[in-house]
Amino acid sequence: MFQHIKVPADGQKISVNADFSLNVPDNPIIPYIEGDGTGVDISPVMIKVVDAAVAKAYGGKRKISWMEIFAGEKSTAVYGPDVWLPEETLAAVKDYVVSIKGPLTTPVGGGIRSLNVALRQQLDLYVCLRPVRYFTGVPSPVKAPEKTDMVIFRENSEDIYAGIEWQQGSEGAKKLMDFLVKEMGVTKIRFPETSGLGIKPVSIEGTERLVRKALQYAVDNDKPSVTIVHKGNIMKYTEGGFRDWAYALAQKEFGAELIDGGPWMKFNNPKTGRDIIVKDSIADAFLQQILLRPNEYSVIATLNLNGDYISDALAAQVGGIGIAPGANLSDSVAMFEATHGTAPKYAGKDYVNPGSLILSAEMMLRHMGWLEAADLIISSMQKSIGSKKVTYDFARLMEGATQVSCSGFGDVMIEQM
Ligand SMILES: NC(=O)C1=CN([C@@H]2O[C@H](COP(=O)(O)OP(=O)(O)OC[C@H]3O[C@@H](n4cnc5c(N)ncnc54)[C@H](OP(=O)(O)O)[C@@H]3O)[C@@H](O)[C@H]2O)C=CC1
Ligand SMILES: O=C(O)CCC(=O)C(=O)O
Ligand SMILES: [Mg+2]
Repeated sequence: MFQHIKVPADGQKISVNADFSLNVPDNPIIPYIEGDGTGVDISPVMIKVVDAAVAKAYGGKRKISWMEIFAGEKSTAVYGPDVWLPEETLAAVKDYVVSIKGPLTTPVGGGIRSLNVALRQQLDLYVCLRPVRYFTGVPSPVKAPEKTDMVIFRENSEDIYAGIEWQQGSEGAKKLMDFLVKEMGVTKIRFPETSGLGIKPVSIEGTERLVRKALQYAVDNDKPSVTIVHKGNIMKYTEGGFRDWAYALAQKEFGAELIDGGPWMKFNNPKTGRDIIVKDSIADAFLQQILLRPNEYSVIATLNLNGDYISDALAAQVGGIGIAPGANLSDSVAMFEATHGTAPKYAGKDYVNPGSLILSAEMMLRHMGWLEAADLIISSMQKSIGSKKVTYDFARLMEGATQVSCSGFGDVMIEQM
């Protein structure tokens, strides 16, 4: 029984089998978090577009029952001033298996810790899956944006992003500094009296479960390579460990063998007979390579913070963060969300591109096995961009475009179905 969540009377729960496959009823209940900032603009548009695609694809035989759940600013209004992430929200995301969320604000410096990260950590949604693809006609800063076709597997539960840190001057920072200097003999902290401190945990288990998903994705989707992106030359035992454990897993579980003495490896895709190359790239070099030679990269496996930077950089290459979708996944639970944030200056103005959240919903439909509705969203997105009726982000760079609002773009997509 929930305190504030109203369960729709006409829907059923999605359930998970022992092999992690889903049982999806024709009328599933899907929890959604509206989101802060522009969440109020994009979430209703996403719901309208998804409902239209499902209605068109299945002629009324299938229908989503949306169930609002709360996090962020709206949660504090519903549950009380300090309740940013209610227990029942976490329970609903877990219990209803598949959900979708708008962006949530995280203040810089002080204030609450990221609710987005808290959702991922508390539900152990260890994969952040962010596909990056080009839609013909989208304005891009690069000459050949169609060459960028990558899928990012970002580790979602570890790394410096976990937020284990102590503020400069705090009791905790002093205690940890004392331990490091006096007991561990650390001499390399340049200004020990005035440093804040953070911890970067990276484990074998965390690496292996992420890399296993990336390699399996390459097998299932006939991809030519998986690139491990890291900064292991500098952070040897965290990022370097990630690289070594990733290669070891490819060898151990996928039968990968060294190419010319290594470290690159290859293995034969049992489904297609084609080779899959497993390679690695140091993160700074990788960021210039994806601009200069994007067609050499396909599936990317990387740590949390690298994945955060790479997601936005690659999104820009195919036209920006207005059409950058994503998913947070555990073996059983899936929560879909856009790559972008709350873009506060545009909040409530019916202005921004709802494309990222709509494409996140497209990933959700595909995850549910509702392929016809998902395909309809992709084809409609392509036709809508082709019609040049687009939101400000594309209109400002596109010749001959008609600028439409956030909801206006949703209506264009529905017309194009
Ligand atoms: N998963 C999540 O919920 C995330 C939450 N955040 C949070 O969001 C807040 C704001 O972060 P910020 O760094 O400004 O990053 P944002 O991603 O919110 O915005 C940065 C810029 O990206 C562009 N943009 C964002 N959303 C859209 C959209 N829907 N359509 C078109 N363009 C868009 C805008 O560019 P322009 O100015 O050129 O128009 C905007 O100014 C922070 O509190 C941050 O922590 C950030 C990322 C993810
Ligand atoms: O949690 C946040 O506020 C930022 C998250 C983020 O940038 C991301 O997940 O890509
Ligand atoms: Mg980010």
